[in-house]
Amino acid sequence: MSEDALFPLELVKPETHDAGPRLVAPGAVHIPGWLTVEQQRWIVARFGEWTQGPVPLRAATLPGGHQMSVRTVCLGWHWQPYRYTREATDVNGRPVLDFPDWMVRLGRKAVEAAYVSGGEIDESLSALATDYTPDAALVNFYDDGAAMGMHQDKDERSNAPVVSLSIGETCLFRFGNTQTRTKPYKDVELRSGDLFVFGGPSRFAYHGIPKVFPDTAPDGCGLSRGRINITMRVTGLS
Ligand SMILES: O=C(O)CCC(=O)C(=O)O
Ligand SMILES: [Fe+2]
Repeated sequence: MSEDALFPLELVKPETHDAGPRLVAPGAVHIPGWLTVEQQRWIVARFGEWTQGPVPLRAATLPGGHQMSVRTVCLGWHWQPYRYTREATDVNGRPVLDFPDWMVRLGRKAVEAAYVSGGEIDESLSALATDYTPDAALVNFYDDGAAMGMHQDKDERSNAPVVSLSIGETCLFRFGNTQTRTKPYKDVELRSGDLFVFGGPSRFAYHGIPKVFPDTAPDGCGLSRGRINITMRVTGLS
């Protein structure tokens, strides 16, 4: 099936029409079941291609020497702690794959869904959807007890929203505040197909993944075990 057919101008998703957007914090919107199962499966197939691309999945090593349990492959720009580069200089030095056009369109739809058509209706946030153009994606893979500690996404030189998509096993997503990596925070379950957008006043909120629940990937999502998370960002780099 073609990209245009899978991600048409108007997303028609009768099976998820009742799963409404939820405001988690100002500027932070969770839309359960946003991707159809067919879209999830198609993205999982692309994930298989990305991981066979120039740069393999890798677990980043933090400056203190600690290796992350999550493995990541990047599109557009390569993220390494704590900067973006065009070449994966901490892996094999090769340039990362281009950021796909379909993902730009999907990212824009996501921000519209969160801030314009159904989520948080707020003029300053709605404006963020107009020409949202993500240029980097971190595609994270969680398996075997992988988790991600509380952190801010702050290596971008832009305060444009972050768009997060989840496929596969359900996880616990801890969404905190912009001041500390501790309480107050809200715990949200992100399931296969869910969209989470955080921007505006929540753009620099601490967040993390304390836990992924094994054996919870739904039939048909394309992944029998593990969890894929795509976070799209605007780097502000050129
Ligand atoms: O896996 C997730 O849902 C979050 C990933 C994340 O926070 C990141 O890649 O910066
Ligand atoms: Fe993050």
